[in-house]
Amino acid sequence: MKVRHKVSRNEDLLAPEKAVSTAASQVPRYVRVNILKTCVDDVIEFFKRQGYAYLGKAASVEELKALSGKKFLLDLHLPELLVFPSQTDLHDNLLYTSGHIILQDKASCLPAFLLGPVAGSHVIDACAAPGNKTSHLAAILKNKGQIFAFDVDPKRVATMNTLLTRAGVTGCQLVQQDFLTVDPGDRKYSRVTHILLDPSCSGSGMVTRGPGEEAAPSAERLQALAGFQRRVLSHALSFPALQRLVYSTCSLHQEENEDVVQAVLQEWGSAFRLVTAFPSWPCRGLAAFSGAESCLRASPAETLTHGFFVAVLERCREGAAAPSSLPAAAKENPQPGEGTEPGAAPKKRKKKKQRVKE
Ligand SMILES: C[S@@+](CC[C@H](N)C(=O)[O-])C[C@H]1O[C@@H](n2cnc3c(N)ncnc32)[C@H](O)[C@@H]1O
Repeated sequence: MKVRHKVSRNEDLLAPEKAVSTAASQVPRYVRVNILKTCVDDVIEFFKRQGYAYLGKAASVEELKALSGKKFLLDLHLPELLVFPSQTDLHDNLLYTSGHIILQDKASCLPAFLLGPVAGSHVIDACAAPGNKTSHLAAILKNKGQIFAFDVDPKRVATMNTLLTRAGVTGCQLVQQDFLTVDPGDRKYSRVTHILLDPSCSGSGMVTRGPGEEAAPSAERLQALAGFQRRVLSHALSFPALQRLVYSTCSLHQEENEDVVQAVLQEWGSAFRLVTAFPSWPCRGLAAFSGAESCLRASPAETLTHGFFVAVLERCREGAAAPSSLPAAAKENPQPGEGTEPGAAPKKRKKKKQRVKE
């Protein structure tokens, strides 16, 4: 139950489930191809052999919305994401049970994609279980480098172990520990340049496919969550070699999102700054403070995903040029047909186009 509801404590289960809204029923089934085990082309061929019709790369969110029957598309924003109609159930599919594909909402794929560490990097996933984002990070790192993954909940850590093994993840040290007690001064973490922080939240952005009652979390609960989120974000920023951090929640509440980011940035003065996450993404942070539009939001109605929030922070360097919104991995390994930024229009090249193989 706790894994399904993304909470670590029994009392968090008291939060009511969300109702099935019209928008929710339109959220497609997203399938992330696990490039540690296979490649996009092979997965497409597999589904074609299973009787699905492949319609190519989507050009708009409208195309995703119009999907029906046994048809599927390549997502327009994320390179290794396939999109099936909402009702498609792939839990018994061989590719899923063997870890070749991961059933992961599109919005939930954004944090690792936007963190984008290059292969060989040392990365922390601070609140990691059940591990979908960790396995995505491992795929981006091509299993080269080191991931330190923490979660405080023993049962969720056990589930995560199974998931990571099934996904073929190596080079990941999974530790059951409160991240707030992890010592940033420990030499073990002296090369950690990237941190993914996806802490416990109200989960108010999650859309369920079953019936339920929609109700807002109480003001006290929101305050408690926001307090924890501020503490854990500030702790993450204290790792000495940190260059880039992605903070994400599946909450719709400003208190857990823009307000947390604003408070912690203020606390850290000029040491860190927000960079524009995925400039071509249509849905931006709420105008809670100047620059909040650098953050991104996702929602069933606007982006056909669960409700989500992502902020990308980078360490400021004196005299450095303006920060890049492009994750380092995407710079090194641009996807075929992609421009210089995720989701941006491809650049025109004078010379022969060079395809970069993943
Ligand atoms: C939103 S879930 C993470 C989902 C995960 N990133 C994924 O994509 O599969 C939040 C996680 O934070 C964990 N957590 C809560 N407090 C924590 C703490 N102080 N230290 C480490 N993990 C914590 C919870 O047990 C829960 O598994």
